[in-house]
Amino acid sequence: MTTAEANDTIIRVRGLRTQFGSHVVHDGLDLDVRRGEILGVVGGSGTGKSVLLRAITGLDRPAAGRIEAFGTEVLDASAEERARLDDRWGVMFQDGALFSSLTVRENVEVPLRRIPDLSPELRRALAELKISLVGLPYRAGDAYPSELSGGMRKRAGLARALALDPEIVFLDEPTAGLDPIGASAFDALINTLSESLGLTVFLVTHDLDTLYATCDRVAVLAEKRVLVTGTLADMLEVDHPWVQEYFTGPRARLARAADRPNAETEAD
Ligand SMILES: Nc1ncnc2c1ncn2[C@@H]1O[C@H](COP(=O)(O)OP(=O)(O)OP(=O)(O)O)[C@@H](O)[C@H]1O
Repeated sequence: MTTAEANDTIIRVRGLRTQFGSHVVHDGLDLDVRRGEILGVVGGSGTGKSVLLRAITGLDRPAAGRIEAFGTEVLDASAEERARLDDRWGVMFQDGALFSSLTVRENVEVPLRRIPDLSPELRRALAELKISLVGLPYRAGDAYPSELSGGMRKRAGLARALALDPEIVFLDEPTAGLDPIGASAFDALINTLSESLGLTVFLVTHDLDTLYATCDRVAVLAEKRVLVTGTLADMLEVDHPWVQEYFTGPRARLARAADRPNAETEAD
């Protein structure tokens, strides 16, 4: 990534406040997402990672703050601007959030229906292309979500998120519930899509292996805001109890060693 690209902020969140009744989840939260990066969003349970994803994509309305995406103020966007934004991002929820009464191909066709004058044949062909892009077998298009494994459902959710060739995808816990082999295959898929399509990825995860395998930067949510952003190496220097425990604990050491097999011996 060149410096110019690295500075190309496509999403800018400032002073975000979200709350449910008297429960304040975010207060004064700032975050930048840069074009082409894979940004890992981490934080303890309940720190508001999913709520942040939903606020940025306009699914939840925050109490205060500004969210700018591709130069558009998300919170003030007209219906037309919102529709244009929806074409530029895709969202994959934890369980894939597929329509259970539709086949995988029909699920992927749902966002494609927004394209005017697209013939049913072309819509079907485009959906099949996305299904193969995420590494699902051709026949998976005819299957209903309940007939698929958890990993396949996640891939189907990703295919639907990619239907309109978005510039950014928001992934909520994409490897949660997958076995280690399925999870690392999903990590590889994220990397491939990022490299081959230049896709920006906003990745909510608890999975340290995924962070080390995929992320350019991480943003840590704590104390109702983004406490710190930086590379994984930067996180080792952060003097905060949760960050220290998370990034230097035994699981993090294993994930780091798996990502750079010689790192532990180099350090010795
Ligand atoms: N619709 C809602 N109504 C009321 N409270 C909510 C709602 N959605 C989220 N919350 C609360 O907001 C807080 C943040 O939730 P969120 O799901 O974003 O956390 P998270 O960081 O993604 O957690 P986890 O890592 O466990 O998935 C939690 O305390 C949750 O109970």
